[in-house]
Amino acid sequence: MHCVRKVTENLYWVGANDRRLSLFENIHPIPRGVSYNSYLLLDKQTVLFDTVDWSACRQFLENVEYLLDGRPLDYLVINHMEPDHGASIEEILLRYPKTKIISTEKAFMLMRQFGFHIDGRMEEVQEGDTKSFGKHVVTFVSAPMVHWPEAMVTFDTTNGVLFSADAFGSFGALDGKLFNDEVNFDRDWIDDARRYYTNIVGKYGPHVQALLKKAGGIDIKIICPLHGPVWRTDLGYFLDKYGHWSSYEPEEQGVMIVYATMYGNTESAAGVLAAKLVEKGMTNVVMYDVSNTHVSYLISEAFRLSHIVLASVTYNLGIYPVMHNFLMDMKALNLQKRTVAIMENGSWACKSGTLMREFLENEMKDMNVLEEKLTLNSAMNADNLPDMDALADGIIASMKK
Ligand SMILES: Cc1cc2nc3c(=O)[nH]c(=O)nc-3n(C[C@H](O)[C@H](O)[C@H](O)COP(=O)(O)O)c2cc1C
Repeated sequence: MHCVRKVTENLYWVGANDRRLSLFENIHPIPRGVSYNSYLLLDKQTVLFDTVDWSACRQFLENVEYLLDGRPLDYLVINHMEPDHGASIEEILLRYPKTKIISTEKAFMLMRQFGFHIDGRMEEVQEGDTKSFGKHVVTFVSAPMVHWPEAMVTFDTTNGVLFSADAFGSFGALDGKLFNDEVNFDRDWIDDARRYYTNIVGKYGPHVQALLKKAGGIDIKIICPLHGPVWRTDLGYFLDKYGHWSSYEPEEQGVMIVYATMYGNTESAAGVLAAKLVEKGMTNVVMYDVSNTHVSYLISEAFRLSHIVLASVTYNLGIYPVMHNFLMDMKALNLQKRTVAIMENGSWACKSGTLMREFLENEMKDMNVLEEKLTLNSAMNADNLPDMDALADGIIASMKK
């Protein structure tokens, strides 16, 4: 059965949800599912903006067929051909033999690489090209590396709709509620939106900044992303979040304590630090066990907060492997501009603190590692209290600067 929503005059959401997939990109958990958004414009000509993942294709085809109501599909605009959006392109071409695909040269190259049969169906566009579909005139704007090199966004100058590809997307299936003003975004969606952005696009902050600069020059009224809610109110709220994330500026003053422990002693010390920080007035403190928190959540929190405490046992003269993985992920996603405090633990040759400091200072950009450090020999005891106090004071002092 078709399931569509009207976005605005002549424009409809024809996407679908997937609540069965457990790992997005086979790596990031999505307990709330995900939506694959596609949009159909019924103008003098009919235009479909992007397609959906193969898992959602059947629902998507029913939606398109219902709204076309016997009309041919004239154009398929592909803003982003990554398979979670482009997998159904060929099915559309087979069902609608007159449809022409509008996209970038790189997107066509990638479609051929993925084995799509698109010859004779391509209409290539470049930055700044415009096209009229009747009443609606659109402009194509390149958006390289947001989040693949072929990406573009399309702006409908007639109604102010921006088809933003992967930008402004979020994990989470749509429970019938399409628009940001139909959900409590700040309560129910922001964490998944941040986790989506930081893990999927986080590495490409400068490219997102370039796109935001271009977006600043146009009068956007509605943002139609390829995942998650459509934005038609309070656009400034989400643009502000994107400004922070893409410039690697923290959203909030606060401390995330990430600890690596085998027998619980490092965890216990991390708890003491958390209590001391709260007693000193910093209540925005969160603690995570690196071994049982998926790294995508840790990355999201690291982008949100200004301060990170890394507390790790020594493991075979190295950093605990799961903690090392978190460090590698932060580096891979270009996280920077954070203040970091270190706690280390070892029973005979404690190395993890020195190694974590070296990683932060030599492998990552603009990380301020505090001089104060706590070294534990197996378990915390009363002798460690002065260093623990100094560490907590150092964190608080660095916030006042
Ligand atoms: C496989 C393994 C390797 C370890 N390697 C080291 C090491 O190289 N140097 C060291 O000082 N302690 C080493 N340890 C000891 C742990 O670091 C120590 O027991 C830990 O600091 C206790 O803290 P926890 O209770 O938070 O796990 C190792 C322990 C294990 C199980």
